[in-house]
Amino acid sequence: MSNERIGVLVMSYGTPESLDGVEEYYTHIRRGNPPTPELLDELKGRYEAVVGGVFPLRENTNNQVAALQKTLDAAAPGRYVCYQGLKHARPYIEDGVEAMAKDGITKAIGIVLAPHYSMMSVGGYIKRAKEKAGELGVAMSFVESYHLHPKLIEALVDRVVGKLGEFDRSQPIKVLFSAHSLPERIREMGDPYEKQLLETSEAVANKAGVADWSFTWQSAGRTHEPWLGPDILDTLKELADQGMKQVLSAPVGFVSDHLEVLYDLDIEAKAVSADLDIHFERIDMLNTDAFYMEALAESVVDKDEWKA
Ligand SMILES: CC1=C(CCC(=O)O)c2cc3nc(cc4[nH]c(cc5[nH]c(cc1n2)c(C)c5CCC(=O)O)c(CCC(=O)O)c4C)C(CCC(=O)O)=C3C
Ligand SMILES: [Fe+2]
Repeated sequence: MSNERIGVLVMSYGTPESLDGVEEYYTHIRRGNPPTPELLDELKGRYEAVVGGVFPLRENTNNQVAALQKTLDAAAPGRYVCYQGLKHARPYIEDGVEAMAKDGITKAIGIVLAPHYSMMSVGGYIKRAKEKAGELGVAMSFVESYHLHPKLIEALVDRVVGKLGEFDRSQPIKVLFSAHSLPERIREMGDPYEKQLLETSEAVANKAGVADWSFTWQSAGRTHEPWLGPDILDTLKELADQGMKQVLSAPVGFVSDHLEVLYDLDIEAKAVSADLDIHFERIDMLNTDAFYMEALAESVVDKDEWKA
């Protein structure tokens, strides 16, 4: 058993520091193409609508990284050191790898704060970390997904069961699992994203004893190519047509309170539901849930090929 320290690069989407940073952030998401003034105003408007220009994802990611560090310390005192690396904001993924190298770390494990693998999401995070680690001589291995980790499922089941208690149980309730849509072309690429999302949804529904559920997409990008559907807003209309009056939203593709949840679900989907006479609630996000932190920590330790 060596007392070598292993770096843990914890990667997440990233959010701007403030409203002034939205343009730079959006330009980064668009691979260096600045958004039109209309697109920029629209995105700023969504951030403002949520919490008057506060960006909860930043604090949530900070808290998740700190909680993961604590959980890893309890499991293997002194072995793992967490670093943050964000996809579209500072500290960027490359900054995180550089910080590890500066601290003399030569072996590291990468994990993303998103449970499901897609070449267009997690695959992109990993590619960037690998490239920088190669340049700097850091050996890295990666957790690609943890969408069926029993503790992740348990954490989600708790949230579904807890929220169902706020509905009229004598009437039908539809549980709507959802995740960030991606361009339809991921299907031709044989991407595991959809399958993994359905597996998580099914596992949670089964354990929670939910028979009436379906999966739908949300938050499709503002581009011209087709994105995976149906979108949650269309699904809600369809459910209303069928006479459904109660919907529990379970956005299992996300792990934190952020724009896609606080705006797209809590403001937009909730307003559409109200128009359709549907009672709409959402499960609490995982944030620093202890089971979620253990799922992350165990996934990291499993990937530690250097342990004695
Ligand atoms: C798969 C996936 C996840 C889940 C997995 C993961 O977490 O990685 C995710 C999460 C998130 N997406 C977020 C924000 C945004 N995503 C955008 C645009 C896009 N997302 C995409 C994919 C994903 N996104 C894609 C393919 C695009 C099109 C541009 C491109 O090809 O890359 C845009 C641009 C405007 C718009 O299109 O809405 C914004 C503002 C925030 C942070 C919110 C906050 O700040 O609180 C979070 C957590
Ligand atoms: Fe996104």
